[in-house]
Amino acid sequence: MASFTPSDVDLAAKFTQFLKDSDCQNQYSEERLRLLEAEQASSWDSKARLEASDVEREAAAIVRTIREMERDDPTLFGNQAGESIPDSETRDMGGQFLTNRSRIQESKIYSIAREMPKGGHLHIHFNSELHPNILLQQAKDMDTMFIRSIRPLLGKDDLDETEVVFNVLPVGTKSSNVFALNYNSDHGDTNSNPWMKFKDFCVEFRQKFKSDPLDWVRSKAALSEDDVYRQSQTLNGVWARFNQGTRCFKGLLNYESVFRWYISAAIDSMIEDKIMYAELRPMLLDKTIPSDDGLQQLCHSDQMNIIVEEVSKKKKDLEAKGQLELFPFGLKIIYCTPRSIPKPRMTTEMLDCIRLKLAYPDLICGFDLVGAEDRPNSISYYRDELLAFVKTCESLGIKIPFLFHAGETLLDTGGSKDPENSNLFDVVLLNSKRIGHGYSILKHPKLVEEFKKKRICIELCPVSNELLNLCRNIKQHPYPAMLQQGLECTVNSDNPALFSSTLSYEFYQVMVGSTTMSLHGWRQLAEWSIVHSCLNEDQKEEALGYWRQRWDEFCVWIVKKFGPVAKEAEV
Ligand SMILES: O=c1[nH]cnc2c1ncn2[C@@H]1O[C@H](CO)[C@@H](O)[C@H]1O
Repeated sequence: MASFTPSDVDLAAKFTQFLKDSDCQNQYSEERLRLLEAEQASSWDSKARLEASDVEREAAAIVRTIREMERDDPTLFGNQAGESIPDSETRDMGGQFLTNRSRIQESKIYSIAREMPKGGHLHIHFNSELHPNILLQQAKDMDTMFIRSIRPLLGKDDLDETEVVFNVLPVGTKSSNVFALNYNSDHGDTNSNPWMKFKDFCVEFRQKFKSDPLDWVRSKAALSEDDVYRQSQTLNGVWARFNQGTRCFKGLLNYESVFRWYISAAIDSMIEDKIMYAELRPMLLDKTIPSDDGLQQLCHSDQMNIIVEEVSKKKKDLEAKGQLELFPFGLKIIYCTPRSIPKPRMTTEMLDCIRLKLAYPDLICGFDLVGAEDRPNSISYYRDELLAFVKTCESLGIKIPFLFHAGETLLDTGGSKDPENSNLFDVVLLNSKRIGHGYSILKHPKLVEEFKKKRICIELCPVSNELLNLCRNIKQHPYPAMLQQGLECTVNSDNPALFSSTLSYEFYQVMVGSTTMSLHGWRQLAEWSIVHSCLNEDQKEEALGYWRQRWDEFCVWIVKKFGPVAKEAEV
């Protein structure tokens, strides 16, 4: 209880007097400024901010102005705060990626993201760099390309429900009929032949369903808006759908001529996306790919030889055009195997990886376990094998760093019911050089400290995390907090063909997903993609040199091209 009750007039007068207390107000403002400055000084991008040239600062201001202009622009997104319910054309900037994708293509920030020199691409699954279009165009005319469905395709429902895979088989292989009532898809049944020649399939599909078979296969490969965001979707459901997509892709590209062509086309597509180097992750549990006639099988060494040959051809082409700086270091390969296999199989996988490293020391650069993390096994399940792998490598004088997928989960229990099985503990103990995703790392403040001490880099895959239902949109993704905690990160597209994404889209997403992201942040992320790569120290220096030159040109380009637009927006 107050000791006395002032009159209304006295109360108002007192309040008015304190409203003019400039000492108190100034002190508050100073303290606020101190807090702001303290946060900015310790900010993850402060180095890039401090080192920024004048033109870089100007470019950063322009990018910020344009981003905020596009947030409100009714022709792009236009979601303004207010009581009236927006019309059906209104979108949120930084809302659902697949829903916004066509708007993003119209955006200036996206056109800037496309021009951005991105450094290295450190997390991309081998089969999903390129869109299925070209793969299907090639497959449809082959006499040796076969398709298998997990059920007969009798009606529309079957088209929706089935899964299809592809394989290259010798010309004489008997072709089955996927559209027949008695079609038996059972691979294991010796009386059944589940494969139908894809050429025949296309003809019959067109007749029966009066639509384009290639469009239908495309829809089976890439994830759709409905697959990702529909109300009844579940985490396991979207993963199962995603795994169907990866299996569908596999046979379309894993045969000799396309595998060879793919390396060169993948590099072209990376150069187009302003990427100067990449570490690709093939699934090497599969030991062979067929030759085009389906009569021979190419082993890992044959496949690695193709990669080495195609990379060196590409380098020669670039050199002849005086453009070697666009992709000077070629590719490296991260050996991937699933986390679902039994221990003896894991031992075989590790021995295969070591043998490949010994044969291709400059090509093989790491070892990774892949597959949904909410399913067995956790990394610690393979403790003995992983420790033996480290010791064996040491004894041979070779280095195969771990580049594990980890923390790509909301449950964070390593596929069990027990949080103590989180893979994030093991990646620290096993000295993982980088980890893929790391989405759940902020649940472990002690591990964050360890990551910082050991400089374990996190390969962010923002679109992947949204499409595999860890978050609903980029604004919900924890990357701004991860960066602000001092975790060093890179930006990656994981499975661009399945996610209808590219690295440019990913950089667009991180720019619009947080108001604290800026051109300076982009710069830091790109630099880390070189610093944390598996290139050697000399190559890193060289790469940073090329990259800085291109970055400076990029900043000048932004100012020249978008400066006038940003000025207009300000008045
Ligand atoms: O984001 C991911 N997390 C874990 N595993 C993945 C991810 N993306 C792809 N794969 C796995 O890598 C193999 C080759 O593409 C596939 O088995 C796929 O499931």
